[in-house]
Amino acid sequence: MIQPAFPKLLSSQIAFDIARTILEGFDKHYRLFRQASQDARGHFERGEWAVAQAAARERIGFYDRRVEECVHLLEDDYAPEDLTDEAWRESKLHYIGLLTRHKRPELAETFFNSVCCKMLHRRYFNNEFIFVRPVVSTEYIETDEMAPTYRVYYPQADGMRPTLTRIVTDFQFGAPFADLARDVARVEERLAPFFDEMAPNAQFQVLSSPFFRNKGAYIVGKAVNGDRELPFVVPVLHDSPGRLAVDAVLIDRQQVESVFSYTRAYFMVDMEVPSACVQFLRTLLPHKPRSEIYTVLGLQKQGKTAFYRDFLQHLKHSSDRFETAPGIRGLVMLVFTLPSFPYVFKVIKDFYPPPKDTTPAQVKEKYLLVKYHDRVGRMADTLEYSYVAFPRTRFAEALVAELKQHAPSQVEEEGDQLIIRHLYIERRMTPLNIWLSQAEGCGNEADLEHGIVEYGNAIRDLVAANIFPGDMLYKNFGVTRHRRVVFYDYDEIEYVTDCNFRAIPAARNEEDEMASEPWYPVARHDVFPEQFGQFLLGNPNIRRCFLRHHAELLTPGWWQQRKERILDGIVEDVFPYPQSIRFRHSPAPATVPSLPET
Ligand SMILES: Nc1ncnc2c1ncn2[C@@H]1O[C@H](COP(=O)(O)OP(=O)(O)OP(=O)(O)O)[C@@H](O)[C@H]1O
Repeated sequence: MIQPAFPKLLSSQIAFDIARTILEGFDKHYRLFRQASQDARGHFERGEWAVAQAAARERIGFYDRRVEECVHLLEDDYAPEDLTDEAWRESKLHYIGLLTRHKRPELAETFFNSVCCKMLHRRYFNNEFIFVRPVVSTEYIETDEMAPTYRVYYPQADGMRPTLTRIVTDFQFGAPFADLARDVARVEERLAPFFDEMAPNAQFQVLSSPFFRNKGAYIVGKAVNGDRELPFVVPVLHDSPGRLAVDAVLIDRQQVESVFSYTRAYFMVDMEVPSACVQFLRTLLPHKPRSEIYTVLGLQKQGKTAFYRDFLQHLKHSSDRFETAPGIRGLVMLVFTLPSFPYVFKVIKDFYPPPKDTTPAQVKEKYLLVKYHDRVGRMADTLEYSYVAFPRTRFAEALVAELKQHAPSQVEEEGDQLIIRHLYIERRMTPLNIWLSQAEGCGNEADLEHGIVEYGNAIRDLVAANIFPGDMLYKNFGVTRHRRVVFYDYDEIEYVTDCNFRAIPAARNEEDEMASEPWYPVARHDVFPEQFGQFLLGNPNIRRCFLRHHAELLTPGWWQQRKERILDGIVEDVFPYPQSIRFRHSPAPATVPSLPET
């Protein structure tokens, strides 16, 4: 059925020009985005870690800047009366026409939405103007360039070792391997059991671009043998300055998934056809929503769009109600969840009781800091939304009352909708305080110890990334489904390099010793690690565990030393996989016949 508003004739030159301007804006965006992703190769090859970090951070801001630019262009070129509903409707149809042979139509549609929503007040824009659902298909889009999205290799025809060697050498890294023959033999040893009997279709499928992040380049692909598939990730690192080495082979499903986690920085990947890359990755990560795959590739706006579409569909196909998230209520954030959906929704409250000394603008700044920072597997990524309309009937009354009491400026009711002006969405985890008390309640010492070991490791990783969590109470950390401990309360974080880690001065007399408040002056960024135990180690079981694994975190010397390393420009290693699987921790295979020069 043709909708009444559907224009029968496309007659407006303005509509066509708007569509073309928006598409040019998007194409410019993707050109710059891709250039930044391509530059990551050189940073990796030359070991320019600080430059690589800065470039990854800068790329995150590209999208918003291009949208702003495009909006200004349109506002400069057209009077508001030119931009009629009819013009927007026609623009969308012209845009669809312009996208028919485009390599990245889904991203371009999202860009159109961003520009359109920025130009029209939310009360006036209409779902007919934007791409509520994807319109142009991303199925079977092929690359035009030399490199296909993924390459295929046949070990049966070419031999296992030459095939594995070629997989690595095809990446043409501009730095030599310290000992490629040794590395290939190690990879072969890990993958050989999968090919115990080779089926006629035995093959490797490997994405053509390496995935760059921090100090690593990751080779991503899968082995296929008969009807079995084995996803793998092969990290390549600098073994010694200027020399590369394969560091491990990840084939365990959980380990592979963890590399693509929402708690890590986005990858830099050179993609001509991102949807083809996403499609491929989905076969490796069947439990990961498409939205998270787009996001981890640095296409976070597409991730946000895909997430919102999934969310709306989930709402349609569920009937449970939003309720306050389990755990200790936050002083700054009001957190709610939908039990059937694995995310939490966080709204900044309007007022905070002491000792909180912050403002909504400062809280937003801290969340933004985390978005742009390397999250090193220890901070959850958040999606930020404005004006989200929820069906009012799906809210528990107690939650509506709580929202109105603590965040009245954020809530609007419009007909049967409850609109929240600003919120963050992030993955739901089990708050660590709940995890620890459950473990203790059932006498599960292994879980208790796991929680505490992971907690200390999370703090160590955050500190290595120059993040001081501020409030280190267990309630501010969550346990993921892979049992990793992750930090999620950002309103008090500071850079480690801004903090002053101090020892508690010796008391001058008895009165000092008895004083309930510190008798010595404390400046804003002073931190006293010796005091952490008072807040964290009241429980004797936890105390025992903590002291066994992480006692040094209670000493100012440890913190000062970490801070000095950062100030010296040392970029610490971040491994998104266990140390135990690194090749350097396992002996080289017994015999390593030398390989022909490649
Ligand atoms: N990602 C999450 N998964 C599960 N529960 C969460 C998540 N984020 C927050 N919560 C729950 O909401 C509570 C408050 O969240 P959060 O710590 O972010 O708020 P806050 O106001 O910043 O806290 P504080 O008062 O410590 O500053 C947490 O203690 C936890 O119970």
